Amino acid sequence: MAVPTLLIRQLRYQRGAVGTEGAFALNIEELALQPGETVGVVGPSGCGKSTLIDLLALLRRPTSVDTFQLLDRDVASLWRRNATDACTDLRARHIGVVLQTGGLLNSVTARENVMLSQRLLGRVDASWVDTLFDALDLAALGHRRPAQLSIGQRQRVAVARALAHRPALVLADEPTASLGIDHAPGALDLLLGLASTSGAAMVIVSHDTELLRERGVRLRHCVARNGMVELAQ
Ligand SMILES: Nc1ncnc2c1ncn2[C@@H]1O[C@H](COP(=O)(O)OP(=O)(O)OP(=O)(O)O)[C@@H](O)[C@H]1O
Repeated sequence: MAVPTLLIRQLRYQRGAVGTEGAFALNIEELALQPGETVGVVGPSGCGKSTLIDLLALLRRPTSVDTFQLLDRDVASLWRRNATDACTDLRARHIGVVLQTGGLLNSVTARENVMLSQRLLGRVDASWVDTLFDALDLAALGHRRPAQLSIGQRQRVAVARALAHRPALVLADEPTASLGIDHAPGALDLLLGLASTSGAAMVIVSHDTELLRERGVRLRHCVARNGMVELAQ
């Protein structure tokens, strides 16, 4: 069987002691993603969805974890050895993140924002950027800076940027939250289509269960249980 893009077993993340003010604990028994597969993570505000994205992006270290495999790399052992540089390198090569706020640099053009991750890896591929810009209806806007774009256009640039270095794993944190009900479905369809075209596995965090369900996305629910949050089926 093919190597999964992501395989996590028995992950626990804890902030503060359970039962005390401000404490938070997240438990993942298992999360597995094959290439090209998308999972939606849904749940109420504060349940830990952004924390989960940070854990998957290797930005946050689990408190404990049995298995954390990204492609053929043993991330659990990297964390155990405190190998944060290796985690940063894995993130740059194999992970693309679409942030709720876009997170674009305003000092450079939209196209430069998108090409940045390719340049950092020495993997410039202008024709893939053209493909992304065409698909996202951005072809005429590449020379503009983010501040000269609408919120929806900025969000589409953020999608292009996340996919520019052909990551194996795409993480999208409320990618349509700033778009409103008229534009959110179209933007989500573009993201799903592009991730599937490029063969990336994807985790989409959203509070909009229906939007994901209507598109046949497999859902995992953040559920509060015994003072902690479980990533249930
Ligand atoms: N830096 C922090 N320090 C302490 N607690 C935090 C911090 N960031 C988040 N939290 C708490 O951790 C829990 C999980 O937060 P998180 O942002 O992951 O939830 P979320 O599901 O993404 O919420 P939302 O849907 O509102 O964005 C919440 O109880 C939140 O109050």
